[in-house]
Amino acid sequence: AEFPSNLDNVRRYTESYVLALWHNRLYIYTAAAVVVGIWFALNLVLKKKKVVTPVSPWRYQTTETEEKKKYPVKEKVEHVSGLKIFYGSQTGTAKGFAKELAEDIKNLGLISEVIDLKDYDPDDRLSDECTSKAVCVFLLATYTDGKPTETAEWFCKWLEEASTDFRYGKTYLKGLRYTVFGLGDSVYTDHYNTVAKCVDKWLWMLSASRVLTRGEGDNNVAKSRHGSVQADFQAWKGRLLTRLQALARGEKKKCSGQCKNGTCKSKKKKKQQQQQSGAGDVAGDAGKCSSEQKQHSSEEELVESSSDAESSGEEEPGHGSVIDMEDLGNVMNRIKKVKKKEDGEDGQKVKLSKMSNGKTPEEEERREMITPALRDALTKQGYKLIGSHSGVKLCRWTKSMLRGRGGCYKHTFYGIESHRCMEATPSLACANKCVFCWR
Ligand SMILES: Cc1cc2nc3c(=O)[nH]c(=O)nc-3n(C[C@H](O)[C@H](O)[C@H](O)COP(=O)(O)O)c2cc1C
Repeated sequence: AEFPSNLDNVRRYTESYVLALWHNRLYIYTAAAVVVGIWFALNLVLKKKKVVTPVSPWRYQTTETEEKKKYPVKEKVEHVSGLKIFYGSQTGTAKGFAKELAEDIKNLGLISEVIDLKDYDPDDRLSDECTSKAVCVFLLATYTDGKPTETAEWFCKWLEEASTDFRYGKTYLKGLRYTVFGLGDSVYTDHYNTVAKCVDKWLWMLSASRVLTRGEGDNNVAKSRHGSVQADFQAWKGRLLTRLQALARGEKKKCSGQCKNGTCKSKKKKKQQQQQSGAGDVAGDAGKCSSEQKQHSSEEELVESSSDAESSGEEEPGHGSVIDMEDLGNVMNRIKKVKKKEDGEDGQKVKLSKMSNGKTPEEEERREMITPALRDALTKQGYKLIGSHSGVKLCRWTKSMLRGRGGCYKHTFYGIESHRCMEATPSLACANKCVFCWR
């Protein structure tokens, strides 16, 4: 008999092993199912107990976010990051106040920046303050004839222009939070603290939000509310610091509910604010800034809130004597229709005078395109009126370029030089109300 070879032995063992596995397959399946079941069960238990098992980076992250969802931790929202203290000073008082305020702000744990207005270009930077969490404080002295200090001259000029220039829009500074303190002397009765009042007004006109009513320091010891300009500043500063702390906590001013859009105008509040500001007759003086400001009532002046409600409102149609240029066509069509109708009915030409305050048709033909109100508004904005149909004005970019402050995008992108571009109202009847006129 032949002995089985080694190879046969191996084959035989393997076959019996596989056969054994096959016969016991049921047990193997059951064991596998039990292992998987235990693994799932363990996983479930661990999840329930919120045990974070960093099996993989992904798994770890998921568990963490789930935790956050279940137990939300309030994220700290920053309401006020600090203060930007702008000053316009000649003999140093406002500058001293600015430094003092910065020191107090530091003690509150907030940061501050003291900025001399001569080093600040509002054209480039002021709109950035709308999105920053900083509150802007303006400490401004008034000088002869209600003029600003030399250092604040450009800032004031720019702000005044911007507040009346339609190209900036009424909401140009929406989001900017500010307050103003004026340094003046009530001996100068006609121009007492004019600069502070004007800056306050111009900022307000551009939709910036007052966080605190304007303070006014009076060098006239006999009349000063607190005895001196320093004491006036101290009192106002105290209110500012309290207000800032409230703002930093995210507190908003309570609304009496007697207003639209949360802009309180209740008489009681107004009185309170008037006392707070120590401003005296603020509204009356504000009229000295520009003629347009005379249109604003004292109510607006004293409101310690955003001017959104007032500024966002479009002028009501039919308000005053101004006809919107876009509607001019409709008006003419209506006149023509009436004319036709009356011609047909009576068989004779009916004078248009019925519709045009007793003017003859010839006079009506020559009717001026610019109403007196529009003429006033355009002149105030610096337009030179040509005849009764057009207005021209030197572009502010041209001025900016001459001052070496950079030119406009038409030059940058298209190479159009300022002398070739006359931003104008070629025809005041133009129906296209482009912000930038290309014609
Ligand atoms: C020549 C001169 C003219 C002034 N004219 C006015 C004025 O028209 N209206 C006003 O309210 N204060 C006027 N003042 C007062 C200053 O505004 C006040 O002294 C202020 O505190 C100066 O601030 P400053 O030291 O930061 O420059 C005038 C002061 C001087 C010296």
